[in-house]
Amino acid sequence: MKALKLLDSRACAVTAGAWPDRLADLAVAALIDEAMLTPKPGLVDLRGSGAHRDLHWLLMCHSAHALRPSFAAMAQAGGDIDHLPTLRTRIGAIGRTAESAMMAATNGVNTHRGAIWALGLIVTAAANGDAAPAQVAARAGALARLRDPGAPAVTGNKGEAARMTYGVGGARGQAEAGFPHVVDVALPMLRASRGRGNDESTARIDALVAVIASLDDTCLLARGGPAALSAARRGAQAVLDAGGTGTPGGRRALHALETDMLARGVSPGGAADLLAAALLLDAIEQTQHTEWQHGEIAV
Ligand SMILES: CC(C)(COP(=O)(O)OP(=O)(O)OC[C@H]1O[C@@H](n2cnc3c(N)ncnc32)[C@H](O[C@H]2O[C@H](COP(=O)(O)OP(=O)(O)OP(=O)(O)O)[C@@H](O)[C@H]2O)[C@@H]1O)[C@@H](O)C(=O)NCCC(=O)NCCS
Ligand SMILES: Nc1ncnc2[nH]cnc12
Repeated sequence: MKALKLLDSRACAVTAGAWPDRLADLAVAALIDEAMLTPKPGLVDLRGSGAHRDLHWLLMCHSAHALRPSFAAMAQAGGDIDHLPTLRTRIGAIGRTAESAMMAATNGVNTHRGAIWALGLIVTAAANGDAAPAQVAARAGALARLRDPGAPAVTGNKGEAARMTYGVGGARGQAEAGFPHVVDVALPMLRASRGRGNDESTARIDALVAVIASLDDTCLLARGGPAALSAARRGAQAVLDAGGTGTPGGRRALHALETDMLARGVSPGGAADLLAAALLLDAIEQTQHTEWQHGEIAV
């Protein structure tokens, strides 16, 4: 197993296999934090199911926990396998196992298919010790661009149909581009909002809203077509224009966005996944920084 790059020339406590497990814990925590973040427009949160009929926050948390072994296996593979095409094949197989584990845990409800994809690529990419979000996301993008020989040619998923009908990149395009909505939109907004003195929940909701404002979210497209996608983007932009959800005007605009999403029966599930991805990258960076300072990082 490789040592973390951070530790190359320094002596630290070393516990074999600990970093993949830590990455899996951080991925599960990011999914749970996203599910419980409240209020979110049209999405599952602590108040209820949003625009969904088959989802609730406890199911989302249960699903997140069921994914832990798969995230750990992907991170382990990311640390063990240097050859990227081999690694891509390996994590594709683990990703499909993760989808089966999700379906088994939720009795067939799609809680986290997009999140398995995004967070799976990120834990794999972070396993070699990179902590800077842009570097991890770039490596995840390089992996996503590789062909997965085990992938079915056609999945029949709603996202795939929306991508073909509307010519958008969706979850696949976002990953192949190195997660621009995570690195260039969500993370800067998370930090800017914290910097304005907002509490952590407000900063996270601001980051979510910033993603909704410009993402081609196939979850919105599949349920409500281009009209729903435009409405969500417009509504989210109004929140940002009002100064974000830390302001009275921003909270009013968020309420209006939520009312519109519920009336249309649509939800920005792709943006929620990317918020979780941003929380994960943020946590990876903070964990390495903190644990390095305390000499606790393991390889
Ligand atoms: C590459 C895959 C992600 C497949 O993607 P594809 O686009 O072909 O199809 P879907 O699986 O349908 O869509 C992907 C989900 O990704 C989220 N998403 C949407 N837009 C974006 C975007 N622009 N950027 C990032 N992510 C995006 C979204 O997921 C969330 O919504 C889901 C809930 O939606 P809902 O409508 O309620 O549920 P459905 O079951 O679809 O409908 P109902 O029956 O309930 O009405 C929820 O999952 C959220 O996560 C999209 O839905 C990938 O699956 C793949 O190829 N996997 C293979 C394994 C692999 O290679 N893994 C690699 C290692 S990880
Ligand atoms: N909070 C949430 N609500 C609905 N769909 C989601 N997909 C990922 N997170 C979600």
